[in-house]
Amino acid sequence: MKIFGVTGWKNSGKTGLMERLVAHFAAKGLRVSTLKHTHHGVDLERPGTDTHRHREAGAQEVVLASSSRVSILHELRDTDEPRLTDLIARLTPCDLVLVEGFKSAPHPKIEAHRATTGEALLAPKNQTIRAVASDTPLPTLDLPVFDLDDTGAIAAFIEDATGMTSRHAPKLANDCFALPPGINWTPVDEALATLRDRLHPVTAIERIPVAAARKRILATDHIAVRANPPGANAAVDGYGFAYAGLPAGDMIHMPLVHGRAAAGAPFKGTVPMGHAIRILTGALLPDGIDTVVMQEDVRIDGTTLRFPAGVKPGANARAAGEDVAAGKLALPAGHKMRAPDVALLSALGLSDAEVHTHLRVGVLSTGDELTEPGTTLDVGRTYDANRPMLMSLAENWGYLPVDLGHVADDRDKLRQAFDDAATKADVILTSGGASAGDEDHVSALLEQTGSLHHWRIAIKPGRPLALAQWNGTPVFGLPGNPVAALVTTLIFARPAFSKLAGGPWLTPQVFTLPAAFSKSKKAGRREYLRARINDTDQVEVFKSEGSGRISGLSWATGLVELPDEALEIAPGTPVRFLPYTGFGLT
Ligand SMILES: Nc1nc2c(c(=O)[nH]1)N[C@H]1C(S)=C(S)[C@@H](COP(=O)(O)OP(=O)(O)OC[C@H]3O[C@@H](n4cnc5c(N)ncnc54)[C@H](O)[C@@H]3O)O[C@H]1N2
Ligand code: MOO
Repeated sequence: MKIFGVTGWKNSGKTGLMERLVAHFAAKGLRVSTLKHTHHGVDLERPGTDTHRHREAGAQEVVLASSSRVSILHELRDTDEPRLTDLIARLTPCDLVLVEGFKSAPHPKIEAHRATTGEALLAPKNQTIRAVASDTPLPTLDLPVFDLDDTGAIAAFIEDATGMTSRHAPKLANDCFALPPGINWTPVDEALATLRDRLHPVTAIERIPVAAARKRILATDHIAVRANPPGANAAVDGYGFAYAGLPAGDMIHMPLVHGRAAAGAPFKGTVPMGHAIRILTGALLPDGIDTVVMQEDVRIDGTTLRFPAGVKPGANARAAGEDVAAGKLALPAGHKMRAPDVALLSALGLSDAEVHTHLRVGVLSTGDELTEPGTTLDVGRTYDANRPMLMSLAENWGYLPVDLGHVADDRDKLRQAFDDAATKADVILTSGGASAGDEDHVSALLEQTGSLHHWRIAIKPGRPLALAQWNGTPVFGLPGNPVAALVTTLIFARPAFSKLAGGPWLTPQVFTLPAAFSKSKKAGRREYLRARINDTDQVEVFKSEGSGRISGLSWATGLVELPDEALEIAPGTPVRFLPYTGFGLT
């Protein structure tokens, strides 16, 4: 979801501009949502209405529902006002969220301005304001200025600033998963190589605050604006001096100059050769200082510093730029941001990051037997476990899960669901109906459209995995069995998603450990077993290989990967253990 704000003083034309922008984007077929900040006295509810009475009686949330509208009123009572990010998280996924107000939040904004308000512009003091829409020319401003009524130009600016239109990668070709004719039993490595070579990023690029960039993939190389550390400074609390001015002898005696250097409060003068100064961790080294002795190693007698000889030149001093020099590569394009990377870019003076927009992962379940968890006791119905699992996986990896719901085994309904999915998602995950039975409509329908490359993959579980495109959007038709659905998602979809989202191709992390089990494995397909490490650092496997035994997925902390070739495994045989954490599962 792209986020852009409209801010400004009262009567500056904010709401009119919001209204025109919503109408403009909605007319282009975009799904637009809005959020407005107001002061606490404003209330949608009138005393005496039924819902007002519910609320006054103490309800936490009151829902007013009709066939045309649902309103949810959430009473904060004594809890804090939610942050903008929390409010945005509550919205149904859409293309653009326009925010009115919330001046101090970090999202980019345009300031509405009318000369008649008589107020000074907010823009010069607010770095998040990227442009001004004014009814008067503003020649001195160092920002783009639009006519307040020129909605088309303002909308184009917003599209550009949020990456909605700019730098969109081309869609994938419809035959991008096609295998050479005659080949229909594909080794895992070959299937992976095909995905790796034929997929490319399908996301746009947007600028967001570094602080909000965790799990996002950098779209460009990020360069240090400033060095870390920016100036030479002390690594410890102690006393600084010039090494060259140290007197001879086993015990050093040095006069202390008056004053001190602290972080944020530098010592302005020069410390004469042969003198020392009190200095604290992080303080810039004053002129004349290159070495620091720790306070635990010294004695102070009046104004004389004493410590034993042997301190090394430059001890406990950090050179400017010793960590990262200004202008050097901080993090490369394609890197997925983690909390430590947020610290690095912040320390190097970057407040915004240029990232790929969220990959939208559509998740659709298929099958007449499926129903929502807990809705029936009928043993003929199966609770949908794959959709919540796959949605959480997408969210876990930093993508935007798009819930495409559940569709029955009905060719027309499935066709409609795919049409809908291709407009809402950048990649579609379906589960069920992937093999070749009478009710396996996913593979059949994809085959009819001509874009199915039905890979009978040499893998257990997961052989019926189907790969296709629907109107250019890649589709992973996962097998319905939940174990097979998870394994194929981890092995095939995870690296593919990373490439589609602008990141690198990913390979799982592998530890070779002794087996705690025996197995006689046939040649011809790769096998994945649910596994975990036992108390003696050996790998044990789940008691059953049944592809519907979901409990084994939770029992496990990873997978054992057995090679394509035949293998006799006895206790102690080295096996490849792929931890869930190496697949990024948390
Ligand atoms: N004659 C053949 N039969 C089967 C083959 C085959 O090659 N020839 N392959 C088997 C393998 S391997 C698998 S895996 C399954 C996969 O089949 P489908 O993708 O067509 O899946 P369904 O038949 O729709 O469902 C299989 C199983 O999984 C349950 N399921 C489906 N969706 C969900 C969900 N969202 N949550 C929980 N459980 C789900 C479904 O009820 C079935 O029990 O085919 C074998 N058969
Ligand atoms: O391989 Mo299926 O995927 O056994 O369950």
